[in-house]
Amino acid sequence: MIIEEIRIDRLEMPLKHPFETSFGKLMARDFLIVSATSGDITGYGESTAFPLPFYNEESTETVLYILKKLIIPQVLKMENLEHPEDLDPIFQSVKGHRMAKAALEGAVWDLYCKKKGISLANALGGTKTEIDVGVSIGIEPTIGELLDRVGSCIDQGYKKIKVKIKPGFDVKPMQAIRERFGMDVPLMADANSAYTLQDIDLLKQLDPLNLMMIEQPLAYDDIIDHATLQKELSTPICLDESIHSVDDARKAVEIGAARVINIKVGRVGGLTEAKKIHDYCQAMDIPVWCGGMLESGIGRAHNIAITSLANFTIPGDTSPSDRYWEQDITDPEIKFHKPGVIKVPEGPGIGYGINEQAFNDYVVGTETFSRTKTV
Ligand SMILES: O=C(O)CCC(=O)C1=CC=C[C@@H](O)[C@@H]1C(=O)O
Ligand SMILES: [Mg+2]
Repeated sequence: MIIEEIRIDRLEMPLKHPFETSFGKLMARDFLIVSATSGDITGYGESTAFPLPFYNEESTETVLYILKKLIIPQVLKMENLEHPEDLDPIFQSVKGHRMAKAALEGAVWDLYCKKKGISLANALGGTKTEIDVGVSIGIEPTIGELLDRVGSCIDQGYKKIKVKIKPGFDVKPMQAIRERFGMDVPLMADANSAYTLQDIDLLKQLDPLNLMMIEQPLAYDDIIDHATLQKELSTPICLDESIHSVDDARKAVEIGAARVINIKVGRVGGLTEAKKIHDYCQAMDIPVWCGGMLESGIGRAHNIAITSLANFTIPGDTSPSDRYWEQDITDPEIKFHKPGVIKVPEGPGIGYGINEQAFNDYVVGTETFSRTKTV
């Protein structure tokens, strides 16, 4: 196929409930949707970068820059694109900037699948027809408010409860959840890199709480210290920020830095690399799950598709639309089909249409690039 046009829309979607992590508080999502058109078919991808580089090095502006200056001009020169993997030489020509690559790659995967009339889940080798869903709860102002949210999420049927922690809001809130809801609730903590090896004694206090895992306790770019920490903890360590590729996953597993891996499609540069990490972990008996970046329905649909692969055995942060938005941009919105479970769509591509009206309401800027001209 030949891609004739690529469009970047910048959207601002207010979150229903502010989301606080150890690196800051988000009131709205400011992000990019990339669409790629060939003939009368359009595929959609989403950039998961945040407006500022607080989670990783990328930001909405760096994604825009890399797409506009380096990636889109090369893609629009391609004579033929048989498969999304054909983008690899272009991606190899740019170091890093994985969220930029993933946004474009996601649009091309969707377009490719729609042209073939197959679902994205199928194209990736997914075998599940439905996926179990977890929830990620931000840092709440008080332990009481946190307990209320955890209770409501348990009532809604979420299959995993993830709670953000930071220094000063860690052992006590996690203990309080166990005291209120018991030891059997599938519970984990995510630290978003807020600790160092100086905190080993504090982190050890989480061990008696029977957590499924602790996610990214140490630096966003570290693997080595996590291996040191894992030797001291009985709670499994899950890596998020530190894993950018299948090679990173291999190194982390080889040195014992992670017993679980959170795969985020954007962070690892797209669905192709996400699948490689899944396949490697499956061979090594390391369970994986799909992380979220507060995506709109479009990014969420990509996450659902990759989660249909067999080794995504732990529920992901793939909550339905109404957890985040008054109105999502997909039609239909993403919903539970029974509590804590989302059906993997069978329609072509991502399997969700676009709610044009909602989409346009959130758009704050659009740029279009075509093979012959740049508008
Ligand atoms: O519901 C979701 O999309 C998951 C939200 C979530 O946990 C995260 C979103 C964005 C950045 C991080 O704080 C984070 C994570 O680290 O997993
Ligand atoms: Mg995380």
